[in-house]
Amino acid sequence: MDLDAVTKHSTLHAKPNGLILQYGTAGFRANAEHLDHIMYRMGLLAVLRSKQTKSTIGVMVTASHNPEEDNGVKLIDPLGEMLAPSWEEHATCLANAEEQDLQRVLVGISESEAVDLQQDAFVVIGRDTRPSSEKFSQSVIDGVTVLGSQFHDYGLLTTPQLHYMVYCRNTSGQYGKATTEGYYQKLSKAFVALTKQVSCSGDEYRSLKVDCANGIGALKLKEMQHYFSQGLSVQLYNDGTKGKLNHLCGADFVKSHQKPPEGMEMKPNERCCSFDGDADRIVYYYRNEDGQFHLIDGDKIATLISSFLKELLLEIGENLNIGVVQTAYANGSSTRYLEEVMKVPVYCTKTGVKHLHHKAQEFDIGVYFEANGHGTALFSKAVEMKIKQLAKELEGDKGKAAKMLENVIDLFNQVADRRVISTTDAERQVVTPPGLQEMISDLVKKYKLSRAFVRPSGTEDVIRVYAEADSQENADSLAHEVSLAVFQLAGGIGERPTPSFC
Ligand SMILES: CC(=O)N[C@H]1[C@@H](OP(=O)(O)O)O[C@H](CO)[C@@H](O)[C@@H]1O
Ligand SMILES: [Mg+2]
Repeated sequence: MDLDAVTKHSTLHAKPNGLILQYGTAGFRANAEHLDHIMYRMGLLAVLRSKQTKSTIGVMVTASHNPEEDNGVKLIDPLGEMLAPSWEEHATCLANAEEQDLQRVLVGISESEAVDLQQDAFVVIGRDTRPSSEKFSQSVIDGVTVLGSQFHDYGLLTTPQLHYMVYCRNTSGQYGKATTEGYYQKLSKAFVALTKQVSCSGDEYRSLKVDCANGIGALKLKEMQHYFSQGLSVQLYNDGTKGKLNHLCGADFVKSHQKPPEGMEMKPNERCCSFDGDADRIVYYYRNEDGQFHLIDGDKIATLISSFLKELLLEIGENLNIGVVQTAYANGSSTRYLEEVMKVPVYCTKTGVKHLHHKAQEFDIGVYFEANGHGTALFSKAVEMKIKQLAKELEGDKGKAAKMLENVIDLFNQVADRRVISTTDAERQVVTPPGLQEMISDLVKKYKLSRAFVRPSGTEDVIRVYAEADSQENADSLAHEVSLAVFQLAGGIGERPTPSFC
């Protein structure tokens, strides 16, 4: 490690004095003005992680659903998963080291993780469409090259695409070809085959309106659409030619406002969906004949996928264990439906894909979704092999079901990707400040079928308040009361929360 070179280049990416940032729910996120040093340092860290794992590591420059002025960065581990928790801590230490401590912290990480500094390293980089992203990916590259590592800059990419590239490279292409073309081919082939297998009457021409949040999803879907045009025709909205990223559109907007994005006209029963800024979330929606808006969020997607998988497994007569993983944000009715009607075990983890993914890996088939539309289905290697075998051997309806499952496996991209308030029980109970949980529990008792919890966001400087109750009005009112309790006990600043705030 040429530590003098590290320090010399670091002066070009100087850390604002005293700035403390944390590797949160999905990497670092902040206003882009404060992030250049983080990018450089994450380039350095990616090299150490690559040397330690003797694998390719990914670095994605994005702030997902956050406003256009923000940016962020997350590291992708060898099998396409989120960065291991112990390395998240290293990331935070490295990000917060003052210039004079940088060398010491880098050496400390290498020593504590027994990194072989002679080992070759390889880092792949992707970025979203934010104005600051291109310059930031150059800062990442600066960190990568100063430690003598090789790299490949994929340029503009969605987050799931970069996860895929990392996984492909570390399995010598067994998972697929590590190019955007390889990604489009693999997923589209499985999708088109599956649509043929499940075709039902009146469905011969499927179409979908896609709100791309004015982000990277638009560019990549434009490239991809002709690969699957036999199975689906898509119309793109909010494709970035006019509007601002994530502004009045995108999955987060649609989910939290329960209404369509700006710029998309919806006729009754038209199928619509929204991505977020880095296209790793999707929510579906439609209007019924009476014009009522219906959202198919992550909770419903998880229910549909697990029912579909259960049906197929029943058909082929395989008794595999399926589990569904949710977070505290899952609507209580969806949990009840899965457990009581579908008889599928449901587990609750902390917010953030990394937690859900980890839990889902414990099952033969693990389906996980955050209510906001992040998620996938994971098949254990043994199950994947078995299904591939059955698809060859079985005939008739059983054979058809096994072939469908085989395509489902290929279709899911199975790679993973405020502090006064602390929580426990998968974030459903507040521990500090004292007294807050009691207040929330008392408020919840006032409403029927109600739940409420609060937690510090890991991507924005806010406390998130969640509430559900038997009617919209009651849920709003409970949310307001809980936010007042938070404001009072957690030292809220600025204006007191008003009902419209919820
Ligand atoms: C309630 C909510 O939607 N939280 C989101 C949000 O995290 P916060 O820690 O709540 O800011 O961004 C994460 C990354 O996109 C996503 O995984 C998570 O589900
Ligand atoms: Mg995202």
